[in-house]
Amino acid sequence: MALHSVVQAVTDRIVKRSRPSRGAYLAHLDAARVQGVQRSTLSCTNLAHGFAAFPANDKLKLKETKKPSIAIVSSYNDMLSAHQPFHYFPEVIKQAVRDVGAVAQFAGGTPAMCDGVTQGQPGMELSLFSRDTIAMSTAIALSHNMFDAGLYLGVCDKIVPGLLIGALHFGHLPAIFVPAGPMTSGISNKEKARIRQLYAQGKATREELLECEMGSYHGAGTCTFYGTANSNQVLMEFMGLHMPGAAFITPGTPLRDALTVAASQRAVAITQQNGNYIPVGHVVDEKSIVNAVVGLLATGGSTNHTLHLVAIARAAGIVIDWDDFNELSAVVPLLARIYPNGDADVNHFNAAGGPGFVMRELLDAGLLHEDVNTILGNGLRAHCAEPFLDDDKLYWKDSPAVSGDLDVLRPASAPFAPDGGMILVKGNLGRAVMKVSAVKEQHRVVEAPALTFNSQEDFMHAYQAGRLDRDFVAVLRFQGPRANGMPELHALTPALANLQDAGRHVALVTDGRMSGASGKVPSAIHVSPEILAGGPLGLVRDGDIIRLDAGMGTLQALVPDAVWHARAQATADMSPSHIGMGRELFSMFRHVVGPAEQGAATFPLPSPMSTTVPLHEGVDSGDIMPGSDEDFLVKAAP
Ligand SMILES: O=C(O)[C@H](O)[C@@H](O)[C@H](O)[C@H](O)COP(=O)(O)O
Ligand code: SF4
Repeated sequence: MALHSVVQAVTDRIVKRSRPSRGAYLAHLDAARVQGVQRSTLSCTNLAHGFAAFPANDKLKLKETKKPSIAIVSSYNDMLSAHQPFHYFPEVIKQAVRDVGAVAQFAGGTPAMCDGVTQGQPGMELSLFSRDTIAMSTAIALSHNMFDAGLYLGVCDKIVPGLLIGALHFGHLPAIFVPAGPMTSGISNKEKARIRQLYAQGKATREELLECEMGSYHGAGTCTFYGTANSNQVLMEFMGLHMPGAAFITPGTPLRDALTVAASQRAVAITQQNGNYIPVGHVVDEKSIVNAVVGLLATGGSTNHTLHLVAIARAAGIVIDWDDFNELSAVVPLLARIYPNGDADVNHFNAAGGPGFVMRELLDAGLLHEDVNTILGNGLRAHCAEPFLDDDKLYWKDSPAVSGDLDVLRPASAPFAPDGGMILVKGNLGRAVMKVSAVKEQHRVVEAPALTFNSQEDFMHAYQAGRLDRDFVAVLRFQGPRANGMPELHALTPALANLQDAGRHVALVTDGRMSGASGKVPSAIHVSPEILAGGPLGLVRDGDIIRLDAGMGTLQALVPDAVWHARAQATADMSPSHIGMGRELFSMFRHVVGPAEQGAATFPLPSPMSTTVPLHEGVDSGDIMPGSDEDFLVKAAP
């Protein structure tokens, strides 16, 4: 099937828009490459330090500067159930790499934040910035320049994006992502949400709630809803950065370990020393980024990727924006219903056919680029496969021809919906993202009076005081990256869902974020420009009529222009969000962070050494900080 014209047109537009920065990126990539092993550029002293503590046989290989050295960058900790299994992976990897004549070195660890532990807590105001902190930690690990490829151990929300942003700044090195897999299914996500809503209504005790939560989050592995972590896994499959079908294999199983061994030995095989050199900077290109967006849309993935995918693309010199997502969403069908877009979890999704099934359906429908570089070579179709273990022999079979459960996974010929359900909404309040795949049809247009809040605590106090039993649009502002680190506001979901279930017409409009696990309440999020960048959310007053219309793609305050433009910006004291829980340490992030639509990135687009590069066509970057709102406002003007 020929490539869909919209997929082609969006790709062409991205290639054109990215040409200067992508050209600069590839030039930097080539400049970083050396003939032979990277460590050959180090002095004897550097080298001796680099393998002083290694066992003799490894040390000998490293001293000879012939065999490749593979970096292990791991985000292991005990706080994330999804990352806890990584504790034993480095030893498995080192032995697997030794078995094929090379050496693996634990190059460095990165932080990893669990958004479930910090949801609704002050720590959540560090979460988004932890992504670029992870990228910086990855760079610190790789900056030893001892390595010829990298294995990246991570799963969750900010961690895979951070690892990939870091890896792309060493784009001359091949990269393979090594997941740990989902926990086995416990109490369903739907039942968990029901008990939470009862608790919010005072109809369930704290003990009952805790028992339910522990029944849902009960063991090692990734939480089983389709949030940002599991969206990351699908994107790694669609970008060809996983061994095929590695995403959703249960931790601690023989098949899991076999896939880790296979990834480790594949990393050795694709180093330039072994003649099949596949640097990650050539795997992540405009086509693979478009494929990732298509995979996200077709599976109803997390809205957080309208930030993280933009930042990942930026790291590779590729500029994408929410118009790209919006236009692709209009033609990409929804093929999976995984909570919060349905009742199933990722284990059920994988059993029904998983990412490989979706990928094959979309390729056959002409909605994905087949001709892309992946860790297996060239061509995405090789990743439409599922792994199996026969005794200790790992092999792959093509993904199933038909879905194992049509309530969870559909063919492109009979989708759940003709579009991917993540849209751009815009108007006199700015540009925002809205995920509609989890919002019922009757809730996709809300027109109601605004109620403004400057914190999620203010909102919850109003809810608990019974002041919200009415139709309203909650305008929750001062939640942008410059304000307080753009926290997820997912903790408001039970209250908003209760009001919606009680028949109230409610919606949320915010310059903050929601969780990938958020869903049923219509929300226009990531509103850009944020209020602290002069965004129009600051002009909203209680009682203004706000209309959020998913069908028309509009987000509008129905206020006469003369009144609207005569208003002063609202102000708020942000200092409580800048003190405590380590937030003081992230002051520099709040000052340099770019706008949401440019990925809320704290790093510049690649640019040629000598000149600055327009961040958007027709906008002279001049002395503007990369990603600053001034240039963005030119883009955002309705
Ligand atoms: O973007 C995401 O997917 C969320 O950040 C997710 O990682 C987070 O853990 C949620 O808070 C989980 O949902 P609950 O908070 O409902 O358990
Ligand atoms: S999915 Fe979210 S809650 Fe679960 S381990 Fe990852 S970050 Fe924590």
